[in-house]
Amino acid sequence: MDIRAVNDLSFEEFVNIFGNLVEKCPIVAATVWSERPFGSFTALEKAIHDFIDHLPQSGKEGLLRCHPDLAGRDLQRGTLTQESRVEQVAAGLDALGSEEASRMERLNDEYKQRFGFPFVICARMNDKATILHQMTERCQNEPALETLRGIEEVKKISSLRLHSIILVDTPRL
Ligand SMILES: NC(=O)N[C@H]1NC(=O)NC1=O
Repeated sequence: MDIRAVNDLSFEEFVNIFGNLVEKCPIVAATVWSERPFGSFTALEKAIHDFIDHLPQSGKEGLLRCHPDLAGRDLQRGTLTQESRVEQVAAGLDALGSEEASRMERLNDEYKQRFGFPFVICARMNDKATILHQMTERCQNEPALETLRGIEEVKKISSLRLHSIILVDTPRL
């Protein structure tokens, strides 16, 4: 797929293809579509990041709350989105030992209790050891800083998802 093909997409097609760049937040793609034509994929990526950065605090927290727990119930029940499942499996979160699993569950709960939104990290840029380490460290942060940390991770996740879509020769186009 090239950027010209992207610029030719209807609203429905665009949201269909890019609607989960930010987990369960198709509003991001729905908003960014209006900014066509994009000069490059970098410009599309920037439009997505700018939309996220300009959200008010409540919107940033809302985005974070749309993310599933890492190694949580959705992974166990098979109810993750396809994107999230691939990312969590890539980080080895489907193969935790029982001690690791209970540690992650405890840290997920502790984090949510402290900040009011789930711990978010770009799983494809980490593995289970670095995720557990980051969870422990970031639990110590101030809430305002932690919203920003989480949002930086959301942007990394969206960029990797965008690059995966670009690399795949989408048969719909
Ligand atoms: N909670 C959380 O970080 N979730 C995610 N991270 C990631 O890379 N994919 C996700 O669904």
